[in-house]
Amino acid sequence: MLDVARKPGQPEQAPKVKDVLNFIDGHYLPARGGRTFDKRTPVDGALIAKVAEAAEADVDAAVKAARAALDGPWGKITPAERGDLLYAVANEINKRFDQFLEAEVADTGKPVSLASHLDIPRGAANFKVFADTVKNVSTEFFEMATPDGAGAINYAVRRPVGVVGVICPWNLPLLLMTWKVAPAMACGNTVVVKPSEETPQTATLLGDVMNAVGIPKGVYNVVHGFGPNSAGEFLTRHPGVNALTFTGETRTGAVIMKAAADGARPVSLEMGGKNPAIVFADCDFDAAIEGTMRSCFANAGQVCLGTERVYVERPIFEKFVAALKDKAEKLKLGVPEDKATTMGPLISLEHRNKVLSYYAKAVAEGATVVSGGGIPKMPDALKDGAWVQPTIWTGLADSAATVTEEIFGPCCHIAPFDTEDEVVKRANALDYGLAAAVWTTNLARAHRVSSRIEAGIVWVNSWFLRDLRTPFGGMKQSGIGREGGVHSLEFYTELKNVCIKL
Ligand SMILES: NC(=O)c1ccc[n+]([C@@H]2O[C@H](COP(=O)([O-])OP(=O)(O)OC[C@H]3O[C@@H](n4cnc5c(N)ncnc54)[C@H](O)[C@@H]3O)[C@@H](O)[C@H]2O)c1
Ligand SMILES: N/C(=C\C=C\C=O)C(=O)O
Repeated sequence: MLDVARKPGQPEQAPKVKDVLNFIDGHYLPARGGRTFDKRTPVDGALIAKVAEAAEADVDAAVKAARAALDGPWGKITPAERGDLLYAVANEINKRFDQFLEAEVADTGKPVSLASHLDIPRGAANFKVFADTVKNVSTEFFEMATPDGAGAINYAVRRPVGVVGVICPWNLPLLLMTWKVAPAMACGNTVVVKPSEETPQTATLLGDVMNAVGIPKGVYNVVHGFGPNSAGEFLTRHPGVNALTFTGETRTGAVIMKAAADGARPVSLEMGGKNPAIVFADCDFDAAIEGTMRSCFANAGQVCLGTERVYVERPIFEKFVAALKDKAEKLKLGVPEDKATTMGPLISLEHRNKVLSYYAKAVAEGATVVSGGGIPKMPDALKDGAWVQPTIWTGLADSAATVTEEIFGPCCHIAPFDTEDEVVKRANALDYGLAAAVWTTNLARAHRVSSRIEAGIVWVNSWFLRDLRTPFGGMKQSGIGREGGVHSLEFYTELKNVCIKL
């Protein structure tokens, strides 16, 4: 297990500063020109890594290695053989569980209890679900009549799109990177991954796993850096990239879509959200509170599917606000290794400044601060960490920036509503449409409201319950495309029809 020598709140010996390298054609390499950037832990601001910032020539080498791998053994094996290799990747991640756990926690500061139950297990599970998908999926076949009476047959085959650029965010680093890499590889593609500059370690570790299980060199590549005028932009503009899959902010997605337009490359975009939770008076109250606590505050609110707008039917509004306040004030902010910790820091001081700017904006817009709203008192050893208080507001108009703009922190605004039509209209009022949670014990209402909500994913009496075979993605400004199960094949393969004259 992890070294838990550090007692909660006690200063840790200065961590060993790691060199995090690019992974190109099966080798760990420094950046050409030797550029690096610092990675600091958000727990206390200590420097934990010097990361190789890929030069444009490094990205070019990675794309060329990925292209070459397509023409090698990787391009000749069957889907079933690829599936077996991806299962081996999943098993090797599980064998190295603590190493991935330590790296993910170091980069993000998230509680060990969270990363060990979500991030790392899903990193392995993503490879298994898509290995199973490609092993079991069928295509289509049509017999047709022809004028000469001999007839013809048609069958469809799936072929890889080629080299896929994968650009990932920092909130669930291994989970969200493998959510794209696994289907891309399962479909026979090769990948060049650009992890977030905030969370470089687990994507880098995965390179060693690929080598260990025998994935051919060049199939999986990792280049580190930032967005504009760095590895992110170099990758999206590289003519050797056949498709781009992106997870991140909506405005970044739009920039990447523009870059992909050169050369008419397809994009899959998983973007921002401002997700509603709708709580009816007939709900299972304790379940609604527990579920809304998770959807608002899990991962310090840094989950795209998370709730930042809560609508509660008026008869239980006051009771709900009081209960959520009580639970939120029981969250334990602390070091990741402490089993008692239930909320970690935000990813960085920069992101904390963004979240705190909304905490201030909420007050300026006239919000009632039910709980939180600032920086918590932390032990001296942690004072340089990116800590914020879990925060609850009421009293704002639906038009307030706090209620319409994505904050991506541990905060939510709670508003009362009176009718189903009213709350559906309010929930659908934004340009986002990623996820929603509906809490009711009325079966007809559950189906009726879920059908009317404009979101790619609606949970009823649950949140973040994930069957990986289901379609996943956002509507409106929250995404383009659906991934998950067979839906991923639509993006990661070219479907070809072969017509044979008999
Ligand atoms: N819909 C989903 O499934 C989903 C999942 C997780 C996070 N998100 C969203 O991601 C955001 C938080 O993540 P973030 O802050 O890392 O997002 P971000 O858009 O700032 O960065 C995401 C990635 O894009 C890269 N990037 C930035 N500018 C680029 C450019 N011009 N060209 C190429 N690459 C570029 C970044 O380096 C990073 O790797 C939130 O908006 C959240 O809602 C969405
Ligand atoms: N894409 C997924 C989760 C996204 C979480 C956003 O922060 C998933 O569960 O597959």
